[in-house]
Amino acid sequence: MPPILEISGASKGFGRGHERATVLRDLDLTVEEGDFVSIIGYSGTGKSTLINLVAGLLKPDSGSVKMDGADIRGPGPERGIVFQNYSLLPWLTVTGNVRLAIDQIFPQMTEKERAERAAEYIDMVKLSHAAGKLPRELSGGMRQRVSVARTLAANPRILLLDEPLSALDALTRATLQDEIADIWQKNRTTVIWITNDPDEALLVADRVIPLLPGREGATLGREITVDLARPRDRKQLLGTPEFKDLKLRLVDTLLGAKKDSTPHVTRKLAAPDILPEDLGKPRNFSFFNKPAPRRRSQLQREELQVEA
Ligand SMILES: Nc1ncnc2c1ncn2[C@@H]1O[C@H](COP(=O)(O)OP(=O)(O)OP(=O)(O)O)[C@@H](O)[C@H]1O
Repeated sequence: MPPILEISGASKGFGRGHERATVLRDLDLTVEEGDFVSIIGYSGTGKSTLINLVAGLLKPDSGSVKMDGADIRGPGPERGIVFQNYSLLPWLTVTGNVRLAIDQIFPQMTEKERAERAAEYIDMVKLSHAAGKLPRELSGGMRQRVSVARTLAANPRILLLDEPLSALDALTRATLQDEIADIWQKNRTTVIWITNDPDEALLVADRVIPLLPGREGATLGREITVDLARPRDRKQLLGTPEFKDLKLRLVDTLLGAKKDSTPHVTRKLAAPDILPEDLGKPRNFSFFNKPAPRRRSQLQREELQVEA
């Protein structure tokens, strides 16, 4: 049986003509059904571009992105995305937002079944007490819970999380990381979680794959297997040698790639060969008495090293 997701030699760039820049280069990734994968990278390396390729919102320039062995040709309900910015409809309540997805995906269900399904997923993200509230009445963490409930209620086979918690404060983020990991443990939907936070990646996922910047586009680096028992207790785990070792490996890989990708240009700057006028001194306005400009080369030589 083919893997649920297979990316082979995929590259993607943007722009036209000589302004075209490759953002992602030669990506290879295999995800099996039920995997919990986290992809971690610096801001701007192309993480959202990668998610958009899997979501079917973009097509690769070369290589392939396949689900169940067939090319992904566009968006589909079997791939649900949770974005960073909640993307809820502001005029609908929590139930209304979740129902919208259920009504679209399950038109054959009875009204009662749809209501029950909405209630079940709202309960899963611990929002039953706020089911009748509008998005503007919710905190950021609660809004993101609604997004997760709405996406899961549509029964996707792959859940794509594009930096879902990065707009939230650290404590809310930690709570939601644990909650989403718990939900995954119960329903085992395949998850691809994009993040730029090493702790987050290592606490939630079983496979952490760095997206490494490079001069000719970012590419996926060597995977780190996170063999830590679940449910994971962050308070207990963060101080353990196993966790520290995993984090060191991950951070080392990311920092190493950043250093390698930074173009290091050393060039000599030719400063104008005339010293600027000293504006602190009184000026001599007589044209004939005006001293010849002093030349920098008569006084000193200097070289500037510039890193760009
Ligand atoms: N549709 C587009 N047209 C042109 N350039 C784009 C497009 N989408 C992304 N890019 C460029 O591709 C690069 C990667 O963008 P992308 O949003 O994928 O990065 P990211 O890792 O998700 O960043 P962040 O973590 O800041 O969200 C950026 O330089 C961005 O400007």
